[in-house]
Amino acid sequence: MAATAAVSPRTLLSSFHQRFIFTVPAFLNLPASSARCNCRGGKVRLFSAIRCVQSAEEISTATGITTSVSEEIGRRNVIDILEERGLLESLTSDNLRSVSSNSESSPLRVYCGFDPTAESLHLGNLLGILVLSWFHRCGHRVVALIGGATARIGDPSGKILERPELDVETLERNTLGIANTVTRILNSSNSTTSFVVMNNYDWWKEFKLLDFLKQVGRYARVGTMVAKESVKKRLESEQGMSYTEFTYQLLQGYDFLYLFQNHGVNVQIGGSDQWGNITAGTDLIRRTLQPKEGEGGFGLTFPLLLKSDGTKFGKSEDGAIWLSPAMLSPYKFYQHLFSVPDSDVIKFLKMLTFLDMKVVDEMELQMQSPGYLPNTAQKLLAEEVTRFVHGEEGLREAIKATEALRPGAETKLDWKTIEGIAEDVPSCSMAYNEVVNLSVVDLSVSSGLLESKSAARRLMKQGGLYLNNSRVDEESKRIENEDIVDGKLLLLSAGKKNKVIVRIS
Ligand SMILES: Nc1ncnc2c1ncn2[C@@H]1O[C@H](COP(=O)(O)OP(=O)(O)OP(=O)(O)O)[C@@H](O)[C@H]1O
Ligand SMILES: N[C@@H](Cc1ccc(O)cc1)C(=O)O
Repeated sequence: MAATAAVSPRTLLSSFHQRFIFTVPAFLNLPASSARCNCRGGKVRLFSAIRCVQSAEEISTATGITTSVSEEIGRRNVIDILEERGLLESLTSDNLRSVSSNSESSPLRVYCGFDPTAESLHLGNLLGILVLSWFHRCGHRVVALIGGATARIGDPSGKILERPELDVETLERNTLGIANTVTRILNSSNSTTSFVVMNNYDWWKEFKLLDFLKQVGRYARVGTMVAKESVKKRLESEQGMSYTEFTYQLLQGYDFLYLFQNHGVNVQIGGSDQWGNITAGTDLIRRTLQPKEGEGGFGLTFPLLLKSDGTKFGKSEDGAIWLSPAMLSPYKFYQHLFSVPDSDVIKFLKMLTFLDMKVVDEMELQMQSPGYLPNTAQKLLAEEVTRFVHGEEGLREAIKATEALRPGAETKLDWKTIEGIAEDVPSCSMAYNEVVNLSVVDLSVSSGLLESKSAARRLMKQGGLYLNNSRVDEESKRIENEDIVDGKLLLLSAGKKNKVIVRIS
């Protein structure tokens, strides 16, 4: 991801094409063993059916709960699984249950679209990746579609105001960022994972207005378009709606038609706010191709992931929970999940992890029993989701930082770990000569950690003042050269939560 900063967006786009636009005929026709794509420089198998295997050892280490591995998942109906885990809101037709039951002989082809309106996806968007992954684990084939074209229009769904127009450079950078994120996550969930990432700009860039009006516009009913929730709400607002955003549903609708006709994609999934756009696609397929009953396109929506205050996880003012490690470190990502309230944690274990439901049910029981160690369920949630999003290495990094940054921890701090929390912790800069030989009491005040020397002395007596996570007991303690972590910084903590980083300039 860091590489994105150094190259121009033009280079990015061409590298995007090289890395992510796979040979799609392989998706359609070739057997899994011969269909290959080049991904992250390595050869990735396309569409081999995989089984959901969750290491029982991992689960029992984390929870103390002994579990059996969920071997039957590959044979189960994906719709039943999604329903049981709270990941099913609506289906365009109940026939999807029967057509999804035979993944071995007739796997479904399922897509979910993501508009590149930011450089990374966030925790709310993860639901789309998770649902795709469930289809995949049950033997179906999946496509992640990046909306390089649709992001130029702006999806009005759930938005009170018109979306700001994005410049081409930003769009291209975002497209690459999101493709990277989706690829990394779907790759890391299982080494044999195979999937396709496409960009709808590829078919929209050549589409002429007259052809669009003939092939799409002619089949769209204005009455139906105006009745969509995303349009109705906006027409009632003072600002109204531009013609551009009004046409968004037809673009997403045509994407489904295009993928259906050209790549056999027969299911589109999305959050519940996508219902209007998804049905625009199933309607268009029905009107233009008039398929037989059960052979058209299907739509499936999942509920929005909500915080305990009822607002959705998104790009909100108090900061999104980004999936890209360049925008949010695995440590902070882990901490967000660790902080989920007890009232939500079981729901999130069902929705955001692949843990066997028996494990989740057992955890729910344990939470109500007197011997339950607080936050055990949160720890399991944070570990599972961080592993899925950031891989084993990201999880290791997150656990290491969590442990190291706990006051009183034995783990030796290094500057990288401290830098990992730098964004969330106030910091100040001081010259080496100013710091060395200064008393910890004085430093607590000059760094802004505490208001007065008397407060620092009081806290020290109560055992709450820490230098680099080691408790400071002696009032006479002065900063020595050896206290400066890797010659770069110091971490001062007042209790568990208040910290300050002192950078040596
Ligand atoms: N909290 C959420 N839970 C489930 N799905 C979500 C959530 N937030 C977004 N999505 C889904 O992610 C896709 C992208 O949505 P959208 O572009 O509106 O992103 P967003 O980041 O939520 O926007 P914003 O935060 O600006 O409102 C849609 O399919 C939407 O349903
Ligand atoms: N409309 C979806 C993205 C999307 C774009 C194109 C599609 O074909 C499907 C979905 C969103 O808001 O994120």
